Amino acid sequence: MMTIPTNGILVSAPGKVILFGEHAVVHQKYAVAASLGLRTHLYMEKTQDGICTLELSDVGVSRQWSLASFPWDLAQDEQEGDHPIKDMTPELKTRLQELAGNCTSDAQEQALMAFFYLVMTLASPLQERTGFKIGTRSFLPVGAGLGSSASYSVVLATSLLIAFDYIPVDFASSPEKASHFETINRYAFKAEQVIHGNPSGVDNAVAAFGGAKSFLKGKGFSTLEGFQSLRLLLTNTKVPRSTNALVAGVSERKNKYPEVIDPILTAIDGVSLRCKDAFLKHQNGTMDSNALIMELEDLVDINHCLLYALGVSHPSLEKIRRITGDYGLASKLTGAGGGGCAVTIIRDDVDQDTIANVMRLLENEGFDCYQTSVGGAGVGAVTLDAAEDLEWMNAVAMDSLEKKFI
Ligand SMILES: Nc1ncnc2c1ncn2[C@@H]1O[C@H](COP(=O)(O)OP(=O)(O)OP(=O)(O)O)[C@@H](O)[C@H]1O
Ligand SMILES: C[C@@](O)(CCO)CC(=O)[O-]
Ligand SMILES: [Mg+2]
Repeated sequence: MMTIPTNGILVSAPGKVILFGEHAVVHQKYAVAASLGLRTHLYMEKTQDGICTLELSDVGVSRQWSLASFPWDLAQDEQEGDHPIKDMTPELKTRLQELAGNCTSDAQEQALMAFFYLVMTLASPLQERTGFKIGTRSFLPVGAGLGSSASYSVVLATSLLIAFDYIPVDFASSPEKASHFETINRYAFKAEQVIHGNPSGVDNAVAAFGGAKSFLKGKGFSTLEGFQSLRLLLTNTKVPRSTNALVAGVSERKNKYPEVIDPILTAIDGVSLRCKDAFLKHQNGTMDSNALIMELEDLVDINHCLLYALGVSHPSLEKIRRITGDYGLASKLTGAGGGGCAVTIIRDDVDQDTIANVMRLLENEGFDCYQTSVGGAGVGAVTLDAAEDLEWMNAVAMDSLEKKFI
């Protein structure tokens, strides 16, 4: 039984797996993605001392600032319903980097910059007594293609929207639920912009809303009709990479060779649309389960090769394709690529022994394998008193978070 204080709240959001369409989605093409059973958890306690305490255990941050020390002189005058900060101007960026001080990794700096930016967007210099303690713990590998930045951005945006009274803790069951989810998604996207540079918004949409979605930048997402739970194997190469740099690399290639790269992006769009169509046909009975999974395997193969041509594969990802391919399984990189994770489709006829053999071979290469569910709930928040019965509650995470603060 956990001993937990009564004035704190818990927030939790999933990671995501992109089945089809990464990178192309940044350039106004369709992507298909689903939420993951692996989640980021956040604990928040409000205080009245004007101090914010931040414990980001996954990136080794344990720091405190007074809210008054934020560069409020750069805030615009507030109008009603308006926010003090709108854009991350170069001047604001420099001042926030100064506030961050010496970071020991890019991961720390990116995480802090997103945090500062959200605080300055949502807080007001007039709320000088408001303070809070925030701690996070994620079960997602950080920077590996499973949407750790989006999951972090969503829990952070949600907790700060609650701390500064924009949304209630029980936003998910309120009559204004739809607008609260939209608000969370909008601010999480701002944090993703700070971390990623030029995100499409698919990752934060899946982390906020959950489920399986098709997504088009600027148009938003729709539920993937007929999506049935797929058996997936996720393999983390542990090769570090940055989504920001990979997305910028594809844009450079597109600018240099538009007549070559544009058709590749259009082909990836076709892959995502075929996937959408296949689930729909399966739902209305014109495609059986066997044909559906075979089509998905073909699409996985085609999509990976197109991503390879965009320059975002890595020898470690090609190794995963070879090992799984030897067992007749199709894999592709997922997320930004360049290392990070691959996703393998596991057909219903693949027995547990085969999966165990494949996993052993992958682990012998030094990779981590995860078998996890997809398509579960999006962001949720509860007061600690109500937390124990929750499906997404993770006792290990909460235990480690509460110990930081008690
Ligand atoms: N649990 C976390 N705590 C603090 N910061 C985090 C956490 N998870 C992710 N981040 C921030 O997000 C950055 C990783 O983002 P990046 O987009 O490169 O990887 P990803 O989101 O895991 O992969 P992808 O975008 O391809 O799905 C980290 O460097 C860190 O700044
Ligand atoms: C590579 C990318 O398409 C997916 C990263 O998970 C970037 C984005 O959509 O923001
Ligand atoms: Mg990311």
